[in-house]
Amino acid sequence: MLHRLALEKTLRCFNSLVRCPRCLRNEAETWCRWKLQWKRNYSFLPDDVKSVRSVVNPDISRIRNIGIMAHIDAGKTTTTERMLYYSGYTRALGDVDDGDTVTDFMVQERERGITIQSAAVTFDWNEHRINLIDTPGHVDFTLEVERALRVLDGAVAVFDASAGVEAQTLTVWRQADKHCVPRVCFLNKMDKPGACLLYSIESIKKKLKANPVLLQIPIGSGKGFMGLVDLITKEQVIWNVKSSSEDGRVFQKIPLSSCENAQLLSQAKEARGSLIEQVADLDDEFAELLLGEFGEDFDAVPSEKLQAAVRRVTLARKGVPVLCGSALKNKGVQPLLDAITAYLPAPNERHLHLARWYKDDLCALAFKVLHDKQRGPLVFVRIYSGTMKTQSSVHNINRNATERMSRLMMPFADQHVEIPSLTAGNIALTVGLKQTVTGDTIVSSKASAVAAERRALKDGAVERGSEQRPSSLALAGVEVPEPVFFCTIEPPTMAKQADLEHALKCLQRQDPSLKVRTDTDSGQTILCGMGELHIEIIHDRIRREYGIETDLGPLQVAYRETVLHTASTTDTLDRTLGDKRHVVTVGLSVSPWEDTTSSTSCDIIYKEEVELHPDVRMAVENGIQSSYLHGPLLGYPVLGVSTSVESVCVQPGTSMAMVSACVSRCMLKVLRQAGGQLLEPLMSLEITLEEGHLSSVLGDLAQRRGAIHDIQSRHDNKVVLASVPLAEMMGYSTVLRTLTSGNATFSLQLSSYEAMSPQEQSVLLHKMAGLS
Ligand SMILES: Nc1nc2c(ncn2[C@@H]2O[C@H](COP(=O)(O)OP(=O)(O)OP(=O)(O)O)[C@@H](O)[C@H]2O)c(=O)[nH]1
Repeated sequence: MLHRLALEKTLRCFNSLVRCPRCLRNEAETWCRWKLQWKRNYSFLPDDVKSVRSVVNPDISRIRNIGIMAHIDAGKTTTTERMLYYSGYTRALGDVDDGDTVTDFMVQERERGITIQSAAVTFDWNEHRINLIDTPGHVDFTLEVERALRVLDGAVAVFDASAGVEAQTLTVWRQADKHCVPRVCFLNKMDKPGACLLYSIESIKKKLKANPVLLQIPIGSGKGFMGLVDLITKEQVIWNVKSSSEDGRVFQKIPLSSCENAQLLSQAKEARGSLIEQVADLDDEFAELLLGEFGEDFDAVPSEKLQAAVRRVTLARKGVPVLCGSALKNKGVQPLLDAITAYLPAPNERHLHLARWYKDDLCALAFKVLHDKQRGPLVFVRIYSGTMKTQSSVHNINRNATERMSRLMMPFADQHVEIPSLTAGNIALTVGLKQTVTGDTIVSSKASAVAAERRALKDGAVERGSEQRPSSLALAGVEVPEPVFFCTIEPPTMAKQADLEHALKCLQRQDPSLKVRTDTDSGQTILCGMGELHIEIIHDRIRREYGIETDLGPLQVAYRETVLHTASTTDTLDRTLGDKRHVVTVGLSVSPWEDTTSSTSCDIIYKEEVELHPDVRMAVENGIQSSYLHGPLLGYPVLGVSTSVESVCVQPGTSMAMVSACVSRCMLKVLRQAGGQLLEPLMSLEITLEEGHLSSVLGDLAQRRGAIHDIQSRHDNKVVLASVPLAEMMGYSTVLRTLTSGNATFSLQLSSYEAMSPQEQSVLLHKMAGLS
C-alpha cells in the first residue's frame, strides 16, 4: 500500500512537471523521459496534478531542515504521520499502534512501535519545503540522534503534556544545545486526563533551563480538548470532531473577539499580555516598537510584528515557542507546521563557518548511509553550498578520493523520488558513492577544495602547513563511541558464511556503531555493539532483510587485558622451510603503562643500540601489534602496556613473516611472565527516578558492585549518578522498569577500564574456562 502511494505521488510530481515547462527549462526533457518510463511501468496510476514545488529546488529561504526529537513514546512518530497527511503526502493516517507509519518503516520499528533509524521525509507546507527527520528516543540509538542534529537547522521537541520533561528529553535537548539548534516545543497528548500545560511549561523552565514562550492556550481539557487559542493572531482554532474517524483536516478559525466564553477570553487576554511583555524583554527591537507606538494599548500590537519578534527570539535561542495539541486526536498539528515555517531558521540563517570558503562550489556532509540491495550504498547528504548534480564526479575530502555519483534523489521515508540536481540547504540521497561513509565531506573536485583552502588561508581561518591538511576544510563529522558488548554470530551452515559477511558489511556502512571482527583462534565472527537492544535489532535485521537465520552466542562484555609487572625475555625461532633456513632471535621487555583512559593505548619503544632495517622494523612492529590484539589471559585486546625492543638478530635469508612470528611468540611469553590483569569496562550511569523508588534502586545498585557518586534533586525527581561495571548491567532496563513501575529512565556511557579484583578475576577466568 505504502509503495503504491509513493509511486502515485512520484508520478503526480512528474505529471505536474511536464505540464509546466516554463519552470522546468532545460530539465523538462529529462523529466518527460522519466515520466514516460514510469507511466509505462505503472500505467494504473491516475493522471492528476500536484504542485511543481514538490520536486524542483525551492528558494533557500523557504527550506526548513527540521528534526523531531523527544523522550521515547512522547508521540514523535504520530506527529510526523499527521504532518505527512495534512501536507498531502500520504492519503491515509498511519498509526504506530497499528504498525503502518511511513517513517518507522523498518519491520522491527513497526512491530515494536519504536523508532530505530532516523528517517528523512520531504514535503511542502505553506509554500515551504520541509525536510524532516524523525529521530529515535532509546539510549542505544543516540548516535542516530547525534547524526541527525549535526545536519539540522531547527528542531521540534515533542513532550507528553502529562509528563512534562522526561529523562531522554534532557539528553536530546543537551545534544541540540551542543549543535546550537533553535527549537519549538509541542506539548502533545493534551487529550490525556493528566495533561497539564502549566506543569509542562514549568518543567521546561526548570529542567531544561529554557525560556518557554507560550504561543497558544488549550480550549478544553482531557477528553474535552477541542482546540486552542492562537495568542499571536487572537483567533480560536477549533476542531469540531463529530466522529472518531474525523481526520482533523477541517477546522475553524474564529476571532477571539466573538468568543462567548468569558473565562477563556480573560485567560487569553492575560496570556497574550504576558507573551508581549516577555518578548519585549527578550527582543530590543520589539521593546522599542512597543514603547513607541503601542505604549497605551499592547493589545493593538499587530500580529505580524509580534510574530517577527518571536522569530528573532527563537533564532537567537533566547526563547522557545511553545505550542500544544494532540497528534493522536488530530488536533494542533497544522498550527505546529505553520510554526515550523514561521519561527525556525532557513539554512541561510545558520552560520556554518567552514562552508562559506567554498562560495558557490559544492560542499556537503554525508550524515547517513543506507544499503539498498539493488542500488548499493545510498548516502544521505546535507548540501551546505553549491549544487549537487546527478551523473557527476565529486571529491571526498576525508578519503581523498574522487567518486562518481550516478543518481540523486529526494528521500521520502523508504521511497525515493529521483531528481536531476539539488541546491544548497537541501537534504539529498545519492547513489554511486561507494567509498563515502558517515561524517565525510563531499566537494565538487580536489581543485575546489584547494581553492577553498586558499581563501581560508588568506583570511587566516586555517593555518598554513597545519597537520590536518588537506582535510582542514572538512566539516566536523559524528563521533562514534566504542562498542562495549559483543557476541559471536554463526550462520546455519558454512555455505552461508559469505552471505553473512556481505550482510554484516552492508549493515556496518549503515551503522558505524556496529563493529565486526573475526576471532583469530576460533575463526568465529564477532559482533560488537552499543547495547543489548542494538545487538538484538542487528540479529533480527540479518534474518529479515538478508534471509539468513543466525545463531548468536551469549552476550559478553568487552574486557581488556594488561600486565602487572615488568618482565623481559628472549626467544629464538629456527625453522627450515624447503631448502631455506630462517633464524631470528629477539629480546623484548614489557611494563605497565599508565594511560588506560583509551581502549587501545599501547606503546612500542626501541633500546638505543637497536638499529633495524625498515623492513625488519615493520615486521617487528607487526608482530607486537598482533600480540596486542589478543592478550594471554582470555584473548581480549591488550591495554596499557609499553613494549621495549631490546635486541633483534636476523640471519640473512630469513623471511619477514618469520621475524613477525618470532616476535609474536616472544610477546606471548613475556606478557605471561609479566602477570596478566583483566580490566573491565566501568560505565557511568545516570538514573532519573521518583524519590519513592530511590532506596530500592540504590539497594539493587549495591548488589551490582555500583559506586554512588552523587544523588541530585531535579525538581520532583531524584537523579542518581553512579559508576557500575558493565558486566553487572545485563538486562538492567527490565530490572529498573520492575523496580520503579516504569517510572525511571537511565543512560549508560563508557567511563574507563578498571582492574578487576583478584577474586573477581579468578571467578571470571573459571567461568570462561567452563569450570563454573
Ligand atoms: N493520548 C494520546 N496518545 C498519543 C498521542 N500521540 C501519540 N500517542 C500514543 O503514544 C504512543 C507512542 O507514540 P509514538 O508516536 O510512537 O511515539 P514516539 O515518540 O515516536 O516513540 P519512539 O519512536 O519509540 O521514540 C502510541 O501508543 C501513540 O498512539 C496523543 O496525542 N494522545
